[in-house]
Amino acid sequence: MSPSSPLIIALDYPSLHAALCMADQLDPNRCRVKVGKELFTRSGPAVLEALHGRGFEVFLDLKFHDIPNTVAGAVQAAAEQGVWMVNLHASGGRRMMEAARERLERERLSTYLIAVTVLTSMDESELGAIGIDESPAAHVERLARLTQESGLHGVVCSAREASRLKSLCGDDFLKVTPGIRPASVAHGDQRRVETPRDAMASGSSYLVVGRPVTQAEDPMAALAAIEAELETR
Ligand SMILES: O=c1ccn([C@@H]2O[C@H](COP(=O)(O)O)[C@@H](O)[C@H]2O)c(=O)[nH]1
Repeated sequence: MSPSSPLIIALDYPSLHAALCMADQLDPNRCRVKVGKELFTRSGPAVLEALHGRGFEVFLDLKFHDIPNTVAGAVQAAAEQGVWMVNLHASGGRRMMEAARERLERERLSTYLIAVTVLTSMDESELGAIGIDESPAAHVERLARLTQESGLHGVVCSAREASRLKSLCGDDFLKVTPGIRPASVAHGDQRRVETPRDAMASGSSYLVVGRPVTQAEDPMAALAAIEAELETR
């Protein structure tokens, strides 16, 4: 059964062993997990098998960005391994997104396919430095529209943009939001952050939480505090 919780815990660990030690403390009925570039590059598909075997729904966060044919093949490979969600970069463009979506349809694969808009670690000045002369909010909006027109299920954005995207793209269009920081937790490299409560109030569909739990002195206590914050919404 799918968990009703919006929490997705980012298993950003340098080994399969470390990731599974964390996963073994989590309850697959109470959260989903995310496998990113570091863990997948080290452990490969074995980590997906191990997490699926433990009953978790897995978001494979590899943020594909390549020519349409290559991305379509990568998305198919991910979906055939049974992941719940997979993503690519919206900046790869409409043809790339459509090719990936069409491949999943052709193969009758029901994995959620979403697109990263503007990384939550980026602010306006960093966008400007790569030649994008609009605010993160405006650029997220532009890429979310393109993603929706390409037929994907939703986007990765910051919770700061979720409310606007909710009115622009509707409730069913997924807003998956990393950059979640409880009030007392360091922001680190993240720039566009929100607290768990504010992120949900803004219309996020799912909250991606990594270091506030995984790097906490007591990860299970940190997770319980986030769950409690969400319950008192
Ligand atoms: O825009 C994005 C896209 C993906 N991420 C990923 O989410 C987690 C966040 O981890 P924290 O430790 O809670 O900062 C991490 O795996 C990123 O690769 C993101 O942060 N922003």
